[in-house]
Amino acid sequence: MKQRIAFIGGGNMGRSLIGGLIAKGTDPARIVVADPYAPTLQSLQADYQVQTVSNNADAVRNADVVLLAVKPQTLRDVVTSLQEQILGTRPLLISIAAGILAADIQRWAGGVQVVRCMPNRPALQGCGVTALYANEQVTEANRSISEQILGAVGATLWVEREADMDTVTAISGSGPAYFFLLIEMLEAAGESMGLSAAVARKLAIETAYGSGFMARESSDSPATLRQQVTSKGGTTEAALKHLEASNVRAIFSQAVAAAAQRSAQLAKELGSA
Ligand SMILES: NC(=O)C1=CN([C@@H]2O[C@H](COP(=O)(O)OP(=O)(O)OC[C@H]3O[C@@H](n4cnc5c(N)ncnc54)[C@H](O)[C@@H]3O)[C@@H](O)[C@H]2O)C=CC1
Ligand SMILES: O=C(O)[C@@H]1CCC=N1
Repeated sequence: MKQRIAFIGGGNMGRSLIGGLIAKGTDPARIVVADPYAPTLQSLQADYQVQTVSNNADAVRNADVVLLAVKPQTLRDVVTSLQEQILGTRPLLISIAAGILAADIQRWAGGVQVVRCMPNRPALQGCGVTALYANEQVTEANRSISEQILGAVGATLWVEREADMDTVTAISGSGPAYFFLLIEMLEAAGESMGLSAAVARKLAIETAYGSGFMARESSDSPATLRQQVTSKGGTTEAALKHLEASNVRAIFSQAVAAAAQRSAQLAKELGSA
């Protein structure tokens, strides 16, 4: 990758993308990170040898791409305060903020091109997934650069309607937390039934990993794979009957809808939507 990338915000997600990019061979000299929190910068520098600065404008100065990785609530102030710098060099802006519309960011920045995307934390291990959205003003070249950057840390896909980003956020952006919760719950169940914490955790994690890997590699649907584990009159059936009777599908569907609604609400609270 030839572009010089400035990360504005080096928190959980900034770190995941930086770590993933460097693991996939991006030259650390091409990455600069700005964050007001000195320990964050120190640990990013120590772990990845990237350049770090405490001032956002300094990071943007020589960047081809500015990757906005601050909280949605901070984004407006951050972008507005960088407007002069951005209009000077006109970098491509890529936002990973939940909820915030591309047009709002574009307006706050003074009109440069903005690609909005939703990656997820497994980007750190190179196995994330990112949905990207760009309006008609974004050039093919900038679409391609965005896809290259996010594609270095996992799968990518484009959505045509920006409203779909709320659903994407609820599924794959927040999704790792749902799977971590499931791991936690399996671990707790194993422990409550007498396994050591270490054994219960190992069983839960390896099972999640194996199931995800298998679902990804197999040509069978997840439903078919589930049925293959479920012997008639057997143990899995006993567990799944209990889950279905507890309305787990409806509960999950409502939970994902709540996340999508929150994404849409963020756009209203913090932007012009
Ligand atoms: N955590 C996740 O799994 C995902 C988060 N996102 C999005 O990524 C963005 C960042 O989220 P996280 O990394 O989880 O948050 P975080 O709180 O871990 O990181 C935000 C970073 O921004 C820094 N910061 C605060 N004010 C700043 C300023 N004025 N200038 C520069 N940096 C500043 C903070 O010191 C912090 O290091 C959010 O907009 C979120 O919606 C998107 C996908 C997944
Ligand atoms: O919880 C959040 O708002 C962010 C966006 C997706 C994952 N984390």
